[in-house]
Amino acid sequence: MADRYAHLRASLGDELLAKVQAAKLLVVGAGGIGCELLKNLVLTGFLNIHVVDLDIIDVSNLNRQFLFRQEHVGMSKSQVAAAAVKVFNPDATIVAHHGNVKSPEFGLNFVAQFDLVLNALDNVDARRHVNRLCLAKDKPLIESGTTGYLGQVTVIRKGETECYECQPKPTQKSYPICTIRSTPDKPVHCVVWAKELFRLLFGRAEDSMLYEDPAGDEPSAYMATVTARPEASADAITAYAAAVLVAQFETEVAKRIGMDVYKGAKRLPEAVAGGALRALAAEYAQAPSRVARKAGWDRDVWGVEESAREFSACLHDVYSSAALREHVGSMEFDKDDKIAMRFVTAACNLRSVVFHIPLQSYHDAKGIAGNIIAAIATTNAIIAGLQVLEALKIMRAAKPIREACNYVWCLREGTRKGLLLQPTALEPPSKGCFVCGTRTVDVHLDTAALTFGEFVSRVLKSRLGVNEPSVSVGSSLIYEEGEDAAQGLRANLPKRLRDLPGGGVTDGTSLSVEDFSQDLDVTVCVYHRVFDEEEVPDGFVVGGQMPVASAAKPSAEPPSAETGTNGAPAAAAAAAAAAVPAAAAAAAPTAQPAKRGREDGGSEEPPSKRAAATVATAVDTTGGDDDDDVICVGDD
Ligand SMILES: Nc1ncnc2c1ncn2[C@@H]1O[C@H](COP(=O)(O)OP(=O)(O)OP(=O)(O)O)[C@@H](O)[C@H]1O
Ligand SMILES: [Zn+2]
Repeated sequence: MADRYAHLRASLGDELLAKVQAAKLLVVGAGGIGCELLKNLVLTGFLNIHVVDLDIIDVSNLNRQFLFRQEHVGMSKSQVAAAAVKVFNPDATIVAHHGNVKSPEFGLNFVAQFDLVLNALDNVDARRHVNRLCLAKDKPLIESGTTGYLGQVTVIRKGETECYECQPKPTQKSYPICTIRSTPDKPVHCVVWAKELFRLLFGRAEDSMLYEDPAGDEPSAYMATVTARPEASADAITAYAAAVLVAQFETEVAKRIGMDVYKGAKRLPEAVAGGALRALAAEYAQAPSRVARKAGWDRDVWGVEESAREFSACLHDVYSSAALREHVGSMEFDKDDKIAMRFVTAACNLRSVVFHIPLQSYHDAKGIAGNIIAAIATTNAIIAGLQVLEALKIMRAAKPIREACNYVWCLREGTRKGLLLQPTALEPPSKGCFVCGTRTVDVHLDTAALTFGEFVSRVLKSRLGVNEPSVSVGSSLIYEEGEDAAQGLRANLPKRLRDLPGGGVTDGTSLSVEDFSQDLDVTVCVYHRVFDEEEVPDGFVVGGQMPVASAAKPSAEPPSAETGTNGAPAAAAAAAAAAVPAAAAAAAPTAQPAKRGREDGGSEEPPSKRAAATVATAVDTTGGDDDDDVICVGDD
């Protein structure tokens, strides 16, 4: 029988081929890059591969995720991809896992069995998590990403190279809450608002920026209406849809006009008449809705009438389906979920009508909501190819990884020398990195305003990427998540930071944050600061990312004597604030060449390592448009 591996033996040599065939690999993500990568790995002789992906195949994936066909729509990506590449080499064992790589079954013990991990992901959150797993288990990680024509591949190894988090990621563009809630003037503000309304109605309502404490000082005009869950009957759902529409687009608007919120505005918002909304709510048509019945429907722009009908139709779709109903209260917005996106388009356009802002088609609203830059199949293919080249260098193991491997850029139009691929040396770990270095991070925030729940979800989870935090102050455990977690500690979540047990978290308090699922152990030093909402819409600043000094108002609060301080906190915070302009100046030049590189397609010299780092961190297969990022406060 002919040697199936003759060509590989000829190109790799016996020794390397044997290592390749013996290696056990984990691929995370079976999307645009992942499909290319799995095909490349199998054709390069790798025989033992596990692949994890949480998603099912959507029709929109078919143009570039070439392992998938029309008949696979709705099926698990990892399972279909595994079966498809197995055909390329029947000797290969490809194990598919349909699930979120952040779930406990893919934790430290799972990762420990592999020789090498390759990421083919599309979001920072999952990348950070895999980075931490690989650091904890000392596994080499080949990280990748593309945005349109740009892409990069890098190799991460504990103690040898920078980890994924050594360079701070640029924070996504934020909008002040007051702009979103009261004074929108751009379509993006209305899309963000509509996503928050989606969260209020279908997700964790308390996490929505439209959530108003029902027990608060000012009784909310809409909370009781929107959080009432209708019965499954069509009439009950229509009545609910009508009530929500009227509450949001008539009553609430009129209330704010009455409160003089728009004094001085060039043009007052105009409430939509409640009678019309009620009538339109009854004219809904369930899925496939009337708008989705004709070709090109997603490019149509729905006015008030179509939007109100669609709004009602989405509520009917959710509440009349037993399967969807049970997820109300925990749904997450997903731009690829048609009901979610129809709802957001409809709500965005009704909001836009109220504020005289141009309306959006479903297609355009989806572009804004998902920060979409069209994925380019060729870039994915190039990047997946580069990942395999780095994998071979690691397999060869002739040199330490930092010397053997590269950080490789795929540029749009090449450098002055005409290079489209630009390798640069891997950097050593950053000493200041809170994940692989100091394990300490400073957070500046208003301890009197922020609740502990907001701190856990927005600071620890969203910003610092902690998966299952356990939080202690001094020797007292104040919160934990995960298996066997003490549920009683959840009572601390609604409390303001400074009202927490043990003297509260005040200026200079050190919190010990552990995450067993990531083997992470970090000291979070909290400094009390009151920020101007316009300048720091998130309401908090992490580490060296302090904004210009003017944003930080000196603390009115003395360091707490009761809670553990980590030495002269007020002085330290003042020093941090004073150091800000230098930090900001240092950061700025790195952003500029990177942006030019993206727009002008490499009319610059190849990016310097630091400039390049800025591109890298922004790169994401569903990455954001520089000028139109829509992520706002509290958005994941
Ligand atoms: N936490 C995660 N666990 C497992 N798989 C993940 C996780 N996060 C993202 N993925 C997968 O990573 C892949 C990334 O591929 P890609 O960027 O091509 O995404 P996509 O969703 O297929 O495309 P698009 O977003 O452009 O529609 C997706 O298949 C996605 O399901
Ligand atoms: Zn690091």
